Amino acid sequence: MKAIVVSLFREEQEDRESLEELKELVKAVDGKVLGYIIQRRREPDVRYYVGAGKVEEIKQVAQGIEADAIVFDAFLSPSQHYNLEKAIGKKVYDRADLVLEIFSRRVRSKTAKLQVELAKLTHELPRLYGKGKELSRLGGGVGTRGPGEQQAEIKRRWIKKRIEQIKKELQEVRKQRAEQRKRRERLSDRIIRVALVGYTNVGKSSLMKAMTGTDTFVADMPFATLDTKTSSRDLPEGLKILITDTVGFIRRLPPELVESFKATLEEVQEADIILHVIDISDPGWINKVQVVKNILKDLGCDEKPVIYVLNKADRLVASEEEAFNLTEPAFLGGKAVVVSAVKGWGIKKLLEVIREYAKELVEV
Ligand SMILES: Nc1nc2c(ncn2[C@@H]2O[C@H](COP(=O)(O)OP(=O)(O)OP(=O)(O)O)[C@@H](O)[C@H]2O)c(=O)[nH]1
Ligand SMILES: [Mg+2]
Repeated sequence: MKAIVVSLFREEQEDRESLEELKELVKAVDGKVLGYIIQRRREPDVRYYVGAGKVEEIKQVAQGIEADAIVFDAFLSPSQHYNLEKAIGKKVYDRADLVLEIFSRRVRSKTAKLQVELAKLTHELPRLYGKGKELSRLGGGVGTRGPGEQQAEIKRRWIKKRIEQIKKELQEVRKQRAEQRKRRERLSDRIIRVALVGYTNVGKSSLMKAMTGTDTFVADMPFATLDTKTSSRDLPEGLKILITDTVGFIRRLPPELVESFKATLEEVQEADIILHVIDISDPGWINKVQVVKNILKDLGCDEKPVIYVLNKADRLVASEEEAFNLTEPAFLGGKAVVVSAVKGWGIKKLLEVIREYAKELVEV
């Protein structure tokens, strides 16, 4: 994919970060970003997302530099997607397409595969409506349903059926997981469930490794982890914590993906304590914290005890002592611990804080 990236700028900083991130997403599907086009505009255009004049400019530039794809930093409505492809004459993708493509390339477990397939189909279905009509106009007569529409109808029916089938299978998985969790609960009430959540690439899996010694896949790219993984760690006084590593969050996450990842996110919903991992070496970390907080709220998890884990301190200071001297941002509204998952700094302190929380939970 040789892509031009297109973005609407409203709140400058946030949009700029989002655009940079989109470039990473293009790279993650082995694409190349040839350039980007920005339009400053308050409200997206209903038909084309950007203004009609901008569409013409995109078309010219795409032809000039021989791009074969246009990637929009947005969720396009099915009709916007359709109108843009027609007007520009090149493949058009939105943020959801990219995220879904990355997910479908990387997932391994059967459940995650089903979840991604579901998200993809849900995303594709409404786009088929516009396409069917267009194909019919080319082939069919007035007032009749043309061959294009019939074809699209067959495909739509197939997709709907498949969606139902996957939903049933996932329902089954959720039931099984719920039973597993109940069994664990019965084992002992001194087991505390901790979920690692945070923006993608902040170091959740690295932290899991540092805390439990489990070998997990760590990589400097978005969405390295796509399957949840749980490991345990014993704490003093017979306390045991179960730590679950989860899929990273991202701003403007496709809604159908949140929906289809419910089974993994249930691990977060079932957690006693949430470790919200933050990359403090990232200048844009505050916005990312807000994104994660919003998703947690959507999941109904905003009332749970949260420990903020300020990771990658080794990128800011040279030693563990200095790391502890970093002021913890009070506005986060919870306990914060500065760590470096790679250097092992602050891990003891973090476990100590978890133990304090856990003791309170067990005693109640
Ligand atoms: N310098 C430094 N790098 C770190 C630290 N923790 C993680 N990293 C690096 O950050 C990158 C992402 O780490 P992961 O542990 O895969 O992050 P993640 O949050 O699990 O990412 P996803 O699963 O993709 O959402 C890797 O290149 C890690 O080596 C840290 O404490 N210091
Ligand atoms: Mg990970």
